Amino acid sequence: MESAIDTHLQCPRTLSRRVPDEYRPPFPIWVARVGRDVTAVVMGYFGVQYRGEERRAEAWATLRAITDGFALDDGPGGWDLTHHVDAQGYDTLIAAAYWRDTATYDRWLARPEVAGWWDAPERLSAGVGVFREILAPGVDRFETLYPFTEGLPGVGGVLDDVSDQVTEHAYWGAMRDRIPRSQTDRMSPDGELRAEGDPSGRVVVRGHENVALIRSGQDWTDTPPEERELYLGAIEPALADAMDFLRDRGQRIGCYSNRYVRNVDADGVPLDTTYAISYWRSLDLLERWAESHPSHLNVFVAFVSRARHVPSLRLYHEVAVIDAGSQYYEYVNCHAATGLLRDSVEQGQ
Ligand code: HEM
Repeated sequence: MESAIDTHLQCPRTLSRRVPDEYRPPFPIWVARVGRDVTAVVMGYFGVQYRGEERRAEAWATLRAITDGFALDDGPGGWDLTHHVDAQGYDTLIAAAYWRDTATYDRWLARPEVAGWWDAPERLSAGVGVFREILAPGVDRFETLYPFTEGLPGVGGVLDDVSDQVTEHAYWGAMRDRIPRSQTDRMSPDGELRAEGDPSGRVVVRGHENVALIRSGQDWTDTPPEERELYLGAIEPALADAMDFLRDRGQRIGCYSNRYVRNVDADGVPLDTTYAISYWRSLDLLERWAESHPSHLNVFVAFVSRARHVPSLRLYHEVAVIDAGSQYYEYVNCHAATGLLRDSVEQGQ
């Protein structure tokens, strides 16, 4: 057993953990490990937004143009495709892509094929919207959690190794305790989301200090029929309610955007994996929701009371708290409530 905080990221604490040093968790959890040469990773959500079946082919062609770009030199180390319908009824396709380090991402982004595609005037005249939400948390600013050690999804898929079993889990506050920076910093928010540009065309949103992002995933691919029935019949409905709550009423508790997405294959066929992509004003507000709001507690209880009966269900998450300068959000031709646009104020206001 070891700390979720890798040895090279440990430092003298000015803030204490929520549990005593002797604490031992009741079941095993692992975290992803990143090489000592890495200072920051990149998480990129590349989206296509469309309304109506008649736009579906154009939307998929647009998504393919984005993923073709991933195949260029310095492209992401891993990516997955998702679909969901947003609160305004727009279909959204997202390619979630991960780079192990920022230098590789920067080289990729600077390629004329990539930069030129995003900047092209055709993006503005298209029948679909596109967006990119790019976060580059330092290695001291994110954590992961997996009850398994093989085939890590999300950011874990591009990192270097898996830990031994870790101590910081199975208590409220454990997620914060796994983030190296929590040793010395509460990571409080400062500032506002600021939008610049033409609201009916291309808008860039600048993040504020310490925006929090969680990707929380569910994978029932390898569940036998009785486990699948239990997950889809008794646990997933509670999750869907929690996701609707955050999407539709999360704003007043600090949730900027919540998408409950389902993975699809390259032909758009749904896979048996889903995840939440959820942005928050702060880590505190995310923690408060997880720890005390009935919508998450219902999911939590629905799962914990049946955990023994769903051993093949794979749940995981990754949480990042990002400084203002390491976030970039751009929306082209998208509706005004897309992603972080909804809660941003116009520059100059
Ligand atoms: C089927 C879906 C879900 C289940 C069964 C579930 C269950 C759990 C469980 C058992 C924990 C404690 C893990 C540990 O420390 O060992 C946890 C923590 C947490 N969950 Fe969920 N959860 C689900 C979905 C979500 C979603 C979609 C979000 C956010 C959008 C979320 C946010 C959190 C957060 C932030 C924590 C960490 C709390 C802390 O350590 O302080 N969960 N959840």
